Amino acid sequence: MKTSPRLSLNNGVLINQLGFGLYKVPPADAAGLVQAALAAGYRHFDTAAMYGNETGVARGLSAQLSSPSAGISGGSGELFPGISREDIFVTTKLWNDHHGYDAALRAFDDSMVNLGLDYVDLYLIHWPCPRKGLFPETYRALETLYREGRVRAIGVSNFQPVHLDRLLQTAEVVPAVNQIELHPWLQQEELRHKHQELGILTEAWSPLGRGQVLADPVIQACAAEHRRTPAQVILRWHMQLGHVAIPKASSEARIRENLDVFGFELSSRDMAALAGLDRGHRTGSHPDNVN
Ligand SMILES: NC(=O)C1=CN([C@@H]2O[C@H](COP(=O)(O)OP(=O)(O)OC[C@H]3O[C@@H](n4cnc5c(N)ncnc54)[C@H](OP(=O)(O)O)[C@@H]3O)[C@@H](O)[C@H]2O)C=CC1
Ligand SMILES: O=C(O)C(=O)[C@@H](O)[C@H](O)C(=O)CO
Repeated sequence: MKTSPRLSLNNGVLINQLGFGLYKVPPADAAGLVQAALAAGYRHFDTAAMYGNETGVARGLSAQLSSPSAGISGGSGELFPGISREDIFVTTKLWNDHHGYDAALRAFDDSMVNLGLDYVDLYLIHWPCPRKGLFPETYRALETLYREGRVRAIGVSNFQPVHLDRLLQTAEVVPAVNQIELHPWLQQEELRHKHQELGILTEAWSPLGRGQVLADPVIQACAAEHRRTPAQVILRWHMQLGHVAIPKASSEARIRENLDVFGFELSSRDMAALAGLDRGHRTGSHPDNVN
């Protein structure tokens, strides 16, 4: 079975470099897709309170992990023997209307109930919501959860350099991750450099540009040359740049295809060609406009 290599976060916790994204997965479909992804070899799942599917994710995981010590309740037995809670990496995120210290702690409790977990592997502030001006305080709540051992790592999402600078004026724990929109059409060079300087791992959301980048002629040509699919070329590019990536897919075939990116390599000429595709194209919102 194919699995993803793991990268080390700045606190030593390991994260599977390629995970499965669950935005826009209807709650009723989440359990089945999580199980299909587990069967394909995924061990890292990215959800959020806003996605409304944490309980579906829990159902998918609990079908696998049934023992009480696994910290997931309600399971019916191991579908894939040998996978334990420790092998699985679950990320969830605090939504925008729960900024503030107390609200953040309550939001986390709600996510834990939904997920049926004893601990979450990574908890992120979903958006900085700069006009609210509360993210430093919200992050303090994440630091509390981290110190209490309820999360193995904490981080942020959609933070711009200016938000990271502000956060680090008061933060005691450097975020492990900044999850940002990142794909060949939006390469976020300044932010990636900043992450490197600060020891923050870059995690790519919409790593396929929500599917839009698959049609790019340079990607298509590269895929033909390697006898791979456009999705595999883009995901391989992320892997070679050291990003974590969390593609979403709705069929078993695509779920398998997206994980099958560890058996070929893009040349330095391929990497240079893909580096030339940046056009600052966002498929989602700009972080300054989300509040
Ligand atoms: N922190 C944040 O603010 C955000 C986080 N995210 C996270 O990132 C994850 C991924 O981002 P997402 O926006 O879903 O976009 P992706 O870049 O992962 O693209 C998903 C789209 O690509 C299609 N697709 C997937 N694999 C293939 C393939 N092999 N061949 C052809 N088409 C394919 C999917 O189709 P189909 O589903 O029909 O198979 C879907 O339409 C989310 O699920 C979420 O977990 C996303 C947005 C914002
Ligand atoms: O998927 C997420 O995690 C999001 O926050 C986004 O999709 C977000 O809602 C967005 O990009 C809207 O344009």
